[in-house]
Amino acid sequence: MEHRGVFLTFEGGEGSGKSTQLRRLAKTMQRAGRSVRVTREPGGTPAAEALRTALLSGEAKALGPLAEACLFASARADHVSQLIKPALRQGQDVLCDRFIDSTRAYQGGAGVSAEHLHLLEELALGDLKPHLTLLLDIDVEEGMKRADARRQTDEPDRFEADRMPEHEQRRQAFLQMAGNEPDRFAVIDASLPVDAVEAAVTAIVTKRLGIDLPPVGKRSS
Ligand SMILES: Nc1ncnc2c1ncn2[C@@H]1O[C@H](COP(=O)(O)OP(=O)(O)O)[C@@H](O)[C@H]1O
Ligand SMILES: Cc1cn([C@H]2C[C@H](O)[C@@H](COP(=O)(O)OP(=O)(O)O)O2)c(=O)[nH]c1=O
Repeated sequence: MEHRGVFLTFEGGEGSGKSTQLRRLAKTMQRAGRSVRVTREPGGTPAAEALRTALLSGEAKALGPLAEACLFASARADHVSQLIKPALRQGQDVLCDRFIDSTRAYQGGAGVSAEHLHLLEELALGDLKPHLTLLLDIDVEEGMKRADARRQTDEPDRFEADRMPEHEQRRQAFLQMAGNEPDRFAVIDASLPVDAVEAAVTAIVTKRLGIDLPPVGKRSS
């Protein structure tokens, strides 16, 4: 299948700044005259958003890690076939907040085998692969502080509520994935101020994908 747009994914722990940076990059790319589609996982299509509600509310916790991974993959299969692939085929760039690496880090960390994760990826993605994955890396306590400050409700979601060692294990898993696939990943120091992270993201996208982006001025998130 020919993909004409570029497919970019943002990964990292809770509160690392993925959504903030994704929004900013989308604006910058649009200013450069590109057609950009912003989306997220789990979610992106009506059916996948319905699965998201169940997955994050905690109802899915009783399922166990493999069944849960199947639900993430099910949401992803719909998202990929209904939104991501058609948009790329039409020449739109797709920026996605979390993707396969979150399943590897979270459900892999909960015990789903690499073999099963690979199988689920093959089923949901076919020949699709992100052109670039931006890993926003931050100390887990710092990320959780940001996530706590951002949250509108008192209750953390299903995964935010996990304990620090689990968050730390996910951080290490993300870093290991980046080390294993250096051509796809770029690791960004997400502890820096928002504008500095944005400048790093812009520079990497320009260099890795050969996309000419205008200089980033100061603006609010
Ligand atoms: N570099 C940064 N420095 C300080 N605060 C940040 C930074 N990036 C994002 N934030 C803030 O931290 C919170 C979480 O950011 P968000 O982009 O929603 O993270 P994520 O999508 O990774 O969970 C938000 O309130 C956001 O405004
Ligand atoms: C895409 C994906 C997300 N998740 C988790 C990670 C997040 O805790 C949650 C999505 O919540 P979200 O609010 O999008 O993440 P963040 O708090 O970083 O902005 O789902 C998985 O466990 N597996 C997956 O495959």
